[in-house]
Amino acid sequence: MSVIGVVLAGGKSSRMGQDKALLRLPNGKTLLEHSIELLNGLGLADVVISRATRPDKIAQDISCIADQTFNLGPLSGIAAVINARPEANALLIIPVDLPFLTDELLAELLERGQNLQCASYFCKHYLPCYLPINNTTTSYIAQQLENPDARRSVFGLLKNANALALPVDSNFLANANTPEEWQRVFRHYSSHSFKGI
Ligand SMILES: Nc1nc2c(ncn2[C@@H]2O[C@H](COP(=O)(O)OP(=O)(O)OP(=O)(O)O)[C@@H](O)[C@H]2O)c(=O)[nH]1
Repeated sequence: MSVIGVVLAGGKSSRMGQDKALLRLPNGKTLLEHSIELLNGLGLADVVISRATRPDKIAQDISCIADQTFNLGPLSGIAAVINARPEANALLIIPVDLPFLTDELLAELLERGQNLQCASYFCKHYLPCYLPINNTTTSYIAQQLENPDARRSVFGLLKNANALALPVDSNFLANANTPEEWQRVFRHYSSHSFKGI
């Protein structure tokens, strides 16, 4: 079975005022590097970045897959990855802005999805998630991207795929959308108050 890890990093970061993917944690790694490392540790068939441009200084040798439709949110990035990787059976998708996400949580998600069961930690953005690639998911995404009135939410995608909702301590999925939230995350990260660091 071919499962591909995806870091969603194609958003506008308008609330942050600068590219979230390139924010640097106290350990010196950018959020993007941190996310890639987590996925690389899982032994997946491949790991890709969902984003228009590859950051100059990224250390890892990794493919960047650009959205084919613009300003339509994460579903657009997911659609582009599915198109670019026709051999994939499923995607393990994480957003770039989860500094406290752990490899244990991702490994559990992967395990729960192994029978091609859609699964997610139902918390805030409904990501990370394990998304099987089948008619149910691809037709839902296509229909959402084509319909100008559609909400195009990750929640809608997961609900349509009858996703398993896995329990989680929401501290591990704390994210940062604004400079103030980033300061808070940075302070927590520095004080080593979470297992994920
Ligand atoms: N590929 C891709 N990823 C996206 C897109 N929009 C959001 N994302 C990613 O989805 C995750 C959640 O995005 P948000 O934080 O809600 O949106 P954002 O655009 O990054 O930030 P805001 O502009 O402040 O809303 C982040 O990892 C984003 O990088 C998109 O249009 N394409």
